[in-house]
Amino acid sequence: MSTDGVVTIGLLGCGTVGSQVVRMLSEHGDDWVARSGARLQLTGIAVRDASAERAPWVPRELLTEDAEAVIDHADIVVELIGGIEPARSYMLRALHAGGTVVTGNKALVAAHGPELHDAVQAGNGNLYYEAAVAGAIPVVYGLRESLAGDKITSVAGIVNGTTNYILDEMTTKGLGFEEALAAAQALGYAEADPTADVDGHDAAAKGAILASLAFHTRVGLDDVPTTGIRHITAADIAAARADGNVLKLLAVAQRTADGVSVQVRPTLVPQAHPLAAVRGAFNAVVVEAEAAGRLMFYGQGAGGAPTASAVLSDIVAAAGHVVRGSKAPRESAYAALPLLDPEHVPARAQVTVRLADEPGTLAAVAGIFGDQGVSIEAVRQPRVAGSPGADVIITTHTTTEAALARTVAGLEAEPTVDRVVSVTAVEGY
Ligand SMILES: NC(=O)C1=CN([C@@H]2O[C@H](COP(=O)(O)OP(=O)(O)OC[C@H]3O[C@@H](n4cnc5c(N)ncnc54)[C@H](O)[C@@H]3O)[C@@H](O)[C@H]2O)C=CC1
Ligand SMILES: N[C@@H](CC=O)C(=O)O
Ligand code: NA
Repeated sequence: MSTDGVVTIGLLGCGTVGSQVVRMLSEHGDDWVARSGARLQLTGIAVRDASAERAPWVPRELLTEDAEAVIDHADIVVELIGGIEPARSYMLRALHAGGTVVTGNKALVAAHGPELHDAVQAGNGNLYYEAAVAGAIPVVYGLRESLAGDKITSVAGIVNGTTNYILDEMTTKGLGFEEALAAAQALGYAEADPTADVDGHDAAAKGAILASLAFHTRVGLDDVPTTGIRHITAADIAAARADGNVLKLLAVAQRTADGVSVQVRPTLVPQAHPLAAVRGAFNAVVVEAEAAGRLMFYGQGAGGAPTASAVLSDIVAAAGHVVRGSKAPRESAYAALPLLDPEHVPARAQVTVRLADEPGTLAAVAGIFGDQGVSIEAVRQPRVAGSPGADVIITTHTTTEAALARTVAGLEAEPTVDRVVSVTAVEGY
């Protein structure tokens, strides 16, 4: 910080979120002074192409293609490029020099968290990433600080706006997958490469970050079994509705006596559950803590302005630390809990099997569940007009991932089972 109370800010990337950060920084300047104790001055904006057209409020004289110069002249580096490289090298450069980094880059934090946190330690710098999880929703702060005095047992959420928007458009308007994805991209929700959204990797990165914060344990991207929504059809959506459910892409992190687990997958949520009411690109995260009980965080998880709100909250906090010479909270990974193996990961599912419509077939199927110790909660056999066989929908009680996998293998090997049509997770295990 300079002697005249100015904290300098260098921005890397000026796209959907970065341009909104520039706008917000240029407005409400007196509020930022009052809240952080410093005048926040944007001193450089590193972009890939300085001659490209920009929003009218972006000061052209600050644009440069020299990111390292921006990093080396800023008290606070705001990384909004996305992806792994060069964002990783830029952040490490700032952190090793003892600087402060604010980022919205969940892919990088989830895949290289230990390296970044170690660089914070080594350089005695600061790292903030509120925008990396659930956009505007203050869930990083909530877990890291507000709930630091409690023991969190689970975190379950809709943490990807694009996929929630797509599933919602498919559910309420009957749109096809591609049509709904194009609309999500036009609204600025999707990542530059929407594969990360629709295949669940974006939600997996956020799930890993949430689990790391909630359980004080390093959980990485590779620790999160992930299934996206690309394969979801109008028929799946209709079947969920017929059963009184809504299909949502959930990230679920759990802590049991044996360890922790995180998964991302399309999940059937009862229509009365609060997560079922999360529409459009909104996100919601439900946290269960021993003393606090159930908490729900809800809000806009994507889009330029909502995400810039989270970035500004980190910038104001970071500037306050620069002014006072204090530090951001450090990584808390002391618990180092083991990852659960599939024999211990709690699971509940709805399994649809196509059977020959003959006496005894259902009993054989029920026996396969029983052999694996999987208890059945409900069985339904909807009429399938014109089909020679019967679709039987079996909902289990809570079991384990491994027992469920063995049950499905048993069903596939059973001669009276034509095929296993689908296996879908059910909320509430
Ligand atoms: N868009 C959203 O709703 C949200 C985005 N985020 C995260 O925020 C970050 C930024 O996202 P968006 O603004 O949506 O992306 P974007 O693609 O709109 O903007 C990124 C910008 O960085 C620029 N860029 C790329 N390589 C660069 C380089 N080497 N040097 C300088 N600039 C470079 C690109 O030209 C582009 O203008 C990502 O990490 C994303 O995951 C987080 C939450 C929500
Ligand atoms: N692409 C993401 C945006 C922010 O993380 C999403 O759709 O949620
Ligand atoms: Na957030």
